[in-house]
Amino acid sequence: MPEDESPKQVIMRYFLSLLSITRKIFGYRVFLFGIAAGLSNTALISIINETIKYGIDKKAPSLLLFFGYITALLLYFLLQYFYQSLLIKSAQTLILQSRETLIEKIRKSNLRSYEKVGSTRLFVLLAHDTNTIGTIATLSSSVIIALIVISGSLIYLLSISIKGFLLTVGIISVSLLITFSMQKANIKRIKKLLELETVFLNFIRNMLTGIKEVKMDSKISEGIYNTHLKPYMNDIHEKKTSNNISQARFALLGQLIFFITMGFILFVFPMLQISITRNPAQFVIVLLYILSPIQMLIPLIPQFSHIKATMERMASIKDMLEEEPLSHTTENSYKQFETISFKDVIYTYEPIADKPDFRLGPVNFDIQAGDLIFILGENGSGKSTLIKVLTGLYTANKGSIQLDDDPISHRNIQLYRNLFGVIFTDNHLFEHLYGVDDISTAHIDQLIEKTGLTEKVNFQENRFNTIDLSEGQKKRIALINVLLRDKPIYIFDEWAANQDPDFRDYFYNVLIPELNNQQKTVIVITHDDRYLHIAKRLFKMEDGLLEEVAMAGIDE
Ligand SMILES: Nc1ncnc2c1ncn2[C@@H]1O[C@H](COP(=O)(O)OP(=O)(O)OP(=O)(O)O)[C@@H](O)[C@H]1O
Repeated sequence: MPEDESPKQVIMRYFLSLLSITRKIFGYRVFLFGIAAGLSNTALISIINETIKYGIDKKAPSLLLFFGYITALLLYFLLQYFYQSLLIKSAQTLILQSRETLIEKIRKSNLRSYEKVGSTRLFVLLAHDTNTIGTIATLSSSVIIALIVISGSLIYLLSISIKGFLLTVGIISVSLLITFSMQKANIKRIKKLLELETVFLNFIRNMLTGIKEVKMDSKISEGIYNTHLKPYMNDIHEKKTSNNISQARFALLGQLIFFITMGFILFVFPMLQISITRNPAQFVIVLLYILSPIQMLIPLIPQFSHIKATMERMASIKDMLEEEPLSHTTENSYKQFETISFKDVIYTYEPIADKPDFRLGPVNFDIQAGDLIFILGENGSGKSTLIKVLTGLYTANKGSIQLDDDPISHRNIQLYRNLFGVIFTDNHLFEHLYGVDDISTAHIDQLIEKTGLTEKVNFQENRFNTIDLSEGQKKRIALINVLLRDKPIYIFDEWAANQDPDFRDYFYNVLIPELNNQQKTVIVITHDDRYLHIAKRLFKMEDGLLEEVAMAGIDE
């Protein structure tokens, strides 16, 4: 926002940006309807005012005025109805579109940029802020009608009294100037408030996710409440209260200026024998008529600031999400491969405070189709990071990954990803089996039996009847899910860690070799060195460096 703008320029900029947002969202039709509805409203006030003169002269009003009144009334309500319907439809479309583009952006964003933005912020944007943006419809509707009624009434006023007209324009300008001059600070305040609410919601989410720990230990419960929830709640409460009070002040200010003016017209000017108009009663009626759109307009300005702040915030969060092409189809995906090669691949996380940053690599290795690879390594040595880089979820900062002759870049990353069936350590289980066509019930039943879940689950209507299972059982459902997708490469990140000894044996001694015999490439990350003999190749991860270990000497 330019620092050296005059108040007039600020008003113009606000007005133009409101018009431009309204036009972009609703098209020109909305202005035509708005203008027509506003003009019929102005026609009403002129007719009422003309009719009052008849009342003063104790005469019956003319038939022309009566029919004019009926026509203007009908027109006003019909146009208002169409105008409101148009805006309601457009507002809902706007909410839908904002959600669609945001969801598309999230689906297209690379994982690291998503992690940096954080899921709470995106959740708030999708669930709450899109609705705030949708309120632009009611706002524009009211602003356009208010502006037209004010302009129409001013024109009418000009025909009654030039001095009165100038006085009223003066009052309106002063009210608007004061209101607009406060908006720059208001937008800043609203943005801070929105961010504060996101931090607060993050703490709420933390508390709800960790509800077992919170309930187990009253010190944790009190700690999270006293250190974070309560201070943030109080801070938001105070800031919101003062913000809303300042908005109420705007509304009162408009009224105050008007009533002061009326006081001058009704009392001060006559006492001082200053004449503004020959007919003060008519002037006061028009002034009262202008009062209601002004009362409506002034509090709308901070609301517009709220929408503007929300839109700017949404745009800046969207900018933080780095896009990569999203493939809606797996048709062009790589179906098979011979070699995946890592050449001097380095990946670093952004430094956290004063801690030395973790660096993966440089990693140089080749994966051949049909490999059965085990990767060992201490906690924090970089195994999961390697998997995220290998599967294209994280983009290497340096070096290259090549699939046969194709270097992997953002252009083909999604197609490359489709090669992998991965179960991460923090795997998420969806209730439905998304994206698996032509599911053979017999095949699923066979997998349910293989994973020892026959007594627990059955598969119907494209979903498992329940996922309320133990952690180990959930991992088995995840295994079924990933096997159904028939991928050329499978990665299991500490999959067997929470399996009972019998099933762990079965996983390593039967399932993994079976998969590998079907020409699948299998990569297993494990801390369990009892099954290393299953591997055809063994790697060790240490401080971000990957080293192949000779298989000789590894006994059953
Ligand atoms: N989101 C993150 N932001 C910053 N640094 C991270 C992040 N995730 C991991 N790291 C860093 O990367 C290092 C390697 O983590 P990674 O999860 O790859 O280890 P790991 O070998 O899979 O460990 P574990 O056996 O405990 O699962 C960690 O020591 C940590 O310093």
